[in-house]
Amino acid sequence: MSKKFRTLDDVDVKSKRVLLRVDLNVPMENGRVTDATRLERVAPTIAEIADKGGKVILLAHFGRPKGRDAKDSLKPVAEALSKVIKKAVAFANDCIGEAAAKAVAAMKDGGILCLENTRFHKEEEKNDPAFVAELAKLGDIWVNDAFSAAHRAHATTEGLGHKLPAYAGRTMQAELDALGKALEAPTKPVIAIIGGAKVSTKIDLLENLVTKVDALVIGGGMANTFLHAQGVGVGKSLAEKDLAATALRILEKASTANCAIILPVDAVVAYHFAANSPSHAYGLDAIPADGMILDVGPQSIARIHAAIDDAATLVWNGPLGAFEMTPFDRGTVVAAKHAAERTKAKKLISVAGGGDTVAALNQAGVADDFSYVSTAGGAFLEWMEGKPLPGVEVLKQR
Ligand SMILES: Nc1ncnc2c1ncn2[C@@H]1O[C@H](COP(=O)(O)OP(=O)(O)OP(=O)(O)O)[C@@H](O)[C@H]1O
Ligand SMILES: O=C(O)[C@H](O)COP(=O)(O)O
Repeated sequence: MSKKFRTLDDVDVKSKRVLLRVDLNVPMENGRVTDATRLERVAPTIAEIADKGGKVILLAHFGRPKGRDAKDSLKPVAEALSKVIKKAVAFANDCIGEAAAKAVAAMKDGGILCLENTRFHKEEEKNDPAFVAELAKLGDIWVNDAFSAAHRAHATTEGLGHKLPAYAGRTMQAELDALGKALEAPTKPVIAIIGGAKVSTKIDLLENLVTKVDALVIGGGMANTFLHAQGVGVGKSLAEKDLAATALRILEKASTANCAIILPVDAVVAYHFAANSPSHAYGLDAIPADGMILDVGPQSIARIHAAIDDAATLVWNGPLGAFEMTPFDRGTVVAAKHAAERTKAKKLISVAGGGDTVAALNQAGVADDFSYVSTAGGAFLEWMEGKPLPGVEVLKQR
């Protein structure tokens, strides 16, 4: 990778207060981290700064809280991180103000402190200058290691880079390097699989993506939104019905760009959003009005297999169903295993990304068989589109 920004090689961190932006937005269930990949990936940056005698002050968001909300506290994540990095991680219950200032003042060289969820302050997402100034008081330099949040121009992902000397962390470097190698000039045909639940924040990205890939498989909550737009009754499924016009526009654009769209032709439907709740596969003309689509059906899986077989490069973000609950993990697991087999047979270059997507690949036991697994979901898609990522751009300016 040509060197476009300063890294940890360019700064002596000894005794410095390092505001380290990481992505601790990990999948959790009942207060337990269910996939530690994002924690494992930031471990080398934390260890390097601590070992060099810097004071590591972790900044991160968790979930999408509207104000302070105990269920989105980073405390259990900080505890999980401590286990992963095998070092003590202190915790302050606010990211600004007295609690944060006191905790930072108490730090010794090489110490690690995690500040509470930055999104407990609405000013974080607004990139509010006064909030940025408050945060900046806590540090001497800012290191951005959150590639997976770099598509957000928030106070801790972008704003701080204008206020303090800014550096890229090791995960940021590694992600950009690996994605560049795998996807800057991808071997065609290229197929994208997009699923998951973040429909409103990702659907716009598909408009550009269809001009860059040869085929697009749509699954998960995203597919329900498209099916609804096409007039399919999706019952009580997760779908953003007000985005129907956007979905139709994307289908039209795909057709003009010669991008094949592979939407589900059948679906696994249940009546409760719970593991092992009774379910049945239905054709699209028969989805029960009181049911929820929780996975793609068997015929859809066969089509997805065929589409993967036709591709030389695969990019994947978002599970095809509610994979956290059996048996609704089936579509995602079976497709992931198929892509892994093709990759092992050297017939496919496979790149996947996203907090839950990585968790799903780990659950399928195939994460190590993919060509590259990024921690980033939305950021990865925007990078794919060629969009400048604010959290990366700001690093280049200084
Ligand atoms: N049909 C469905 N109904 C309800 N939830 C679904 C369905 N399909 C997928 N999901 C949910 O989508 C979630 C993951 O979506 P998301 O868009 O957050 O992906 P991601 O890989 O975590 O990407 P990012 O890193 O951008 O968040 C999972 O929790 C999964 O249960
Ligand atoms: O999980 C992610 O993709 C990142 O942490 C960004 O989260 P966000 O979509 O809530 O901004």
